[in-house]
Amino acid sequence: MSDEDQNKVIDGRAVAKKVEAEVKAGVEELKSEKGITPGLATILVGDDPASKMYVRLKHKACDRVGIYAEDHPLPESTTQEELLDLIKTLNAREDIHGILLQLPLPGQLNEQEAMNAIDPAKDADGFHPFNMGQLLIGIEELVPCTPKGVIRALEEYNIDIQGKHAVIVGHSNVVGKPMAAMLVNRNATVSVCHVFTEDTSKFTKEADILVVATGVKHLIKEDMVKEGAVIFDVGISEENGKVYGDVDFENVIKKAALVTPVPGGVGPMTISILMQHVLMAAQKTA
Ligand SMILES: Nc1nc(=O)c2c([nH]1)NC[C@@H]1CN(c3ccc(C(=O)N[C@@H](CCC(=O)O)C(=O)O)cc3)C=[N+]21
Repeated sequence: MSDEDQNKVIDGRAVAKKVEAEVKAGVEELKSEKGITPGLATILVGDDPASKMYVRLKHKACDRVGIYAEDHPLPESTTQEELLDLIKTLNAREDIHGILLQLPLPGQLNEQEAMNAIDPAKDADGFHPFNMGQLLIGIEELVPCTPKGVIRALEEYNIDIQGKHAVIVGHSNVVGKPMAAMLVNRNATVSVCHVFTEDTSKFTKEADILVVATGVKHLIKEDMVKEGAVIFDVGISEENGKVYGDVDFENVIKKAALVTPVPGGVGPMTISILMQHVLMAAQKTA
């Protein structure tokens, strides 16, 4: 990569570091002034290696910022009732302010029903329908962490959102839809593309801000982006032990103003926002 292109890399680890420093200060203040240590409980059902790694990354982040963390590993064969029982127990715990149910869940379990059972005030992921509804009407408290991290990065890099054409590729509940809501809340003109979009490149070529979350390796090529676009690559796919994003980074960066790498982009930002949410949830109980 040329030196000039190097300056276009959005440093997700640096953004995360800044967020974590703020959280750490907030945690210390809450401890000293109210005697409250924020606590996160993670639930991991089964032993998918990727999920295990993500949960481990979250626990490490808790350690860095001074949040108490405990993991609740459940066997692959867990029933819905057992999962709901654990969630109820954690909802009632005063020392647990955030609950994270690692997704995806094994097939026999109902994800939506499980997420609905989490106390919305402890919903560190922001996936509960109450929090999703709040987001849609412009009240952003506990909101999905990945899109919130994208918003934070736009702020850190002083990128205006209002009036810009933001294009999102992918319409998932965890990224695409909440990302659209956050950008609309900030007065962007938003297009959401997905597998049924007839000509996705027609939209991506017009994007001032492009967020891609499909899990399709190198879906976005240089000829699909606008000169000077700001691009967030939310995709992760693995091939022969190497991780790839949804953006053909090496080539796309030549045209972009800014682009996130994979790894070192959106992933660390997501985790830092999760830390922020656990702190926020704990502060609300004070
Ligand atoms: N309830 C729930 N909440 C989640 O937030 C959630 C989830 N389920 N299921 C899976 C996805 C995935 N996810 C990642 C977070 C951080 C990195 C991350 O930090 N990755 C490093 C790379 C780590 C490595 O590969 O060594 C990076 O991009 O630099 C990646 C992926 C959270 N997720």
